[in-house]
Amino acid sequence: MFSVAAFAIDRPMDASSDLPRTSGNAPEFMANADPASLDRAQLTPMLQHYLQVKEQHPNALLLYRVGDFFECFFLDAVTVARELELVLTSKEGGKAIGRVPMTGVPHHALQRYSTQLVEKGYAIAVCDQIEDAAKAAAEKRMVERQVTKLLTPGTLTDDSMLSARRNNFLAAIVLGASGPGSDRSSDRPWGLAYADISTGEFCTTTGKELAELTLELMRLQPAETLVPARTPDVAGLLLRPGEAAGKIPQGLPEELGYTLRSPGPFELGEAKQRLLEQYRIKSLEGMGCEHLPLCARAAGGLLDYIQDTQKSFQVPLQNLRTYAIADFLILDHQTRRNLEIVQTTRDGTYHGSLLWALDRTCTAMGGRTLRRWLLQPLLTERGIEARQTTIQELVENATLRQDLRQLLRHIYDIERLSGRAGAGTAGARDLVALGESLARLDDLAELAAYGSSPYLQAVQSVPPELDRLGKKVLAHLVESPPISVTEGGLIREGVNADLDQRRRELEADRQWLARLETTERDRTGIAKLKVGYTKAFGYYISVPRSKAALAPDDYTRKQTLANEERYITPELKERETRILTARDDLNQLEYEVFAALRAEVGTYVTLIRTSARAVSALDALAGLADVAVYQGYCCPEVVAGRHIAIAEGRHPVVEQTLPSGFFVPNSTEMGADIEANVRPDLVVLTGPNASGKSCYLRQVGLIQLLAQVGSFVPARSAELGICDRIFTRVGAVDDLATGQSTFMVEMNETANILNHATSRSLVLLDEIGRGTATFDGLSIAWSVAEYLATEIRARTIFATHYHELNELASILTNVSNFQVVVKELPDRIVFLHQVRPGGADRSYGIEAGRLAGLPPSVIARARQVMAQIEKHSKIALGLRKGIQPVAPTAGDRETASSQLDIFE
Ligand SMILES: Nc1ncnc2c1ncn2[C@@H]1O[C@H](COP(=O)(O)OP(=O)(O)OP(=O)(O)O)[C@@H](O)[C@H]1O
Repeated sequence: MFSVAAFAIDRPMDASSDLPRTSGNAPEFMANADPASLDRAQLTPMLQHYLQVKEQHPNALLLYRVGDFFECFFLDAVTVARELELVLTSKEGGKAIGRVPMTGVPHHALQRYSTQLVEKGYAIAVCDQIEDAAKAAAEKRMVERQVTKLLTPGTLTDDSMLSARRNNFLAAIVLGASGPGSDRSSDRPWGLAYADISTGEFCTTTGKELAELTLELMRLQPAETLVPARTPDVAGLLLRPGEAAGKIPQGLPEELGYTLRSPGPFELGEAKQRLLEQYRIKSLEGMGCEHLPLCARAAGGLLDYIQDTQKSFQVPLQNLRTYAIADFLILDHQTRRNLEIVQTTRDGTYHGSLLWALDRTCTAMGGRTLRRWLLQPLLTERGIEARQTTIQELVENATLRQDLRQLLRHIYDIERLSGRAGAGTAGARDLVALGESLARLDDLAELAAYGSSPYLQAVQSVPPELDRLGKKVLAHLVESPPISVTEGGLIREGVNADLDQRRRELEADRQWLARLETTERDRTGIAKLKVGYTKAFGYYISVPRSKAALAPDDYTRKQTLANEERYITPELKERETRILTARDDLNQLEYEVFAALRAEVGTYVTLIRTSARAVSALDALAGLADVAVYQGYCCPEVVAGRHIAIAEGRHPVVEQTLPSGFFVPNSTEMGADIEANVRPDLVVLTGPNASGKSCYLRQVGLIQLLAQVGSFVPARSAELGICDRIFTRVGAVDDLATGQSTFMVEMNETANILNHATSRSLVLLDEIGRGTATFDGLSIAWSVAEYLATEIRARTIFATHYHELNELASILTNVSNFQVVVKELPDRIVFLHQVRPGGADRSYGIEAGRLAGLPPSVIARARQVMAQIEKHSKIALGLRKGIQPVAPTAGDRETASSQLDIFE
């Protein structure tokens, strides 16, 4: 019905300056696109009402029900047509106005189209007809309409609009004033609250630097972030991803979508009051934020928005949880991206990410949990061990693991289902799924009793209330109820005596009707007598015209057709009225019984979600155990020290993309105990292009990360000290969006690392200083490596093509050289992907150029130039002040002598 949009104009919704010009080829109705320029009194009554509703939701696209369509007018029509690629057409706006822009979607496709719009960052107000249009037409008035749904990216609860395996977060931010002595604009206290209203998760945290806030926001990737507006005129404005520049406080990530809110609800008094009322408590002490005003303000402001958008629906939120960013291993945005934790760097897909390689969960809840764990690894040995011992038990007990996983497959998303029950939006199918899942919890508990590890223990007992509730739901609702909850067919026999009685009466009337044809044929002797039904007349008795004389006296003629006469009888009409009203009453009663059951389920939402959390954690661990078994992972020993000892480690993703046995394992030994200096803190890793440097570097990062998630790791054995942060810097690309060059991106990222890394951090650097002149680059690379090895003593792997960096090992005892070795054959090099001690003495860059097909004369000349450079370069490098020279080892001396030196 709809085809490609007629217009492509920019963001016409809220700014008249964005209006398309009506000259040229634009149709005339575009002149009426902006309602502000029209005389409202001249518009048709329906369009006047449309604008009245629109005024209440100026920042949402208004979808307005007209018959079988949801229609949009004026500027919203232009936006919707463009975004959904629909035809932009027009509708009569009133005699003095002419036609106005219009577009629309069929009412049954509302869900699909509104999902698309919300995914693009828009808010949608759905204005539906709330009475029978025929009734309004009969009374010659406009049908009554009302906004029944307000959809914004962060407040979705409909299953079809949500991704099952990831949370949909709504965040709220409050910034405090910069400290008096602070001269850095980034030093600014902040409070962050976030909630997933579909699962009820509700958390808050606070910090002192905007960089930390960005870090947390990028971890959460909120679908919508609320910020108090600076001026009232912008309150309510919805800024889609990329539109925030200049409109939100400086320092916040502009790639997210924001909604500016009026500041009132974020004021401490109002915000705190709202929280206290929500949880019916007297102080926020128990939630951990009584003395964190920025947290309380953000959380209160967020709550206000939820109440505002959810209208009559009560969103059941879990207790607000206050946490500190430093409670978890910190991964900045670059690191999450470079380690490809939940999506690949190249094309942003799930396939090829760490999550892809590890996610063998059986439930959507388990999938969300694993995702959260990978993005927020632990810092405490206790937490890590609890997960490890559960995995260990499930690895050792294959039968238990398989049985558990088999059972978990039958457990639906009770975290979200119970939320919908609590909000009063769950359908009968939702409740049946919930009931079936609750009924399985007992079986799960029974199975888990075969184990003794912490996460198995957590599901070993099911609260008796939940068991009863599950059974009750299944006993009340039929096995496969219809989608609609108002058209009957939901409740089983024997649940409600009144319902059963009415059903029996209805059935008796139906049977009477079914027998009527036979009884009347017998009574009248008319063999061709029939009983029929039309919408206009209801039930009737049909007699062929030739037999009309035989019609008994109690027959009243209602209609004469060519070949038949149609009659009614008083009894038929009475039964008919009874059947029709009984059916409506029955449906209503069924709905009431259903709604009462749903409300009852809703009161158990907290308890259900507590069980859901235990189930999802177990699911995540059973999946990790499965990976451990099938991929041959080992249980790492996680210790308090600084060392990283990995024997025959593998890259968890790359190994799954290669045929079995093709991945070459490599070991790693790093992290001197500061006094003992046994293992290097910094490894300079050299090797030709494509030899496997990046892969090795990431492999170490991923193994460390997995160990802190509590997972087993792809290695023969591993002993790993707990890290506070993992940093990565990997060959940057130009950041065109912010206009930064490759080199500036690289320097910013490096500065961030040097300013935040500690001796407990793991730093993975893949090429530093490549985006500038060789001398500059090499100098910076040297200086950065030296600083990391001496000042910070972070465990660092520094992959580089600057072989000159191998010199460092001859000066500093906590630096070692490693190389990824290749085998040289006369006509090619063979990649062995083996990491061995010592530095590579040549880069094979010219060789790579030759293989790529550079003309022989270019290759020959390059060799000549190289020889000259080598001849004329000599070293004259002093040590950084305060660093003691250290005698090089024999191996280092040997490597150093073959190095190219360009320092004069
Ligand atoms: N240990 C390994 N076993 C098997 N294959 C490997 C191994 N390490 C790397 N590879 C393969 O080699 C390819 C190149 O590896 P990688 O990108 O790490 O090279 P590199 O040395 O970092 O190259 P460059 O210097 O050009 O960035 C990888 O895509 C992977 O398929």
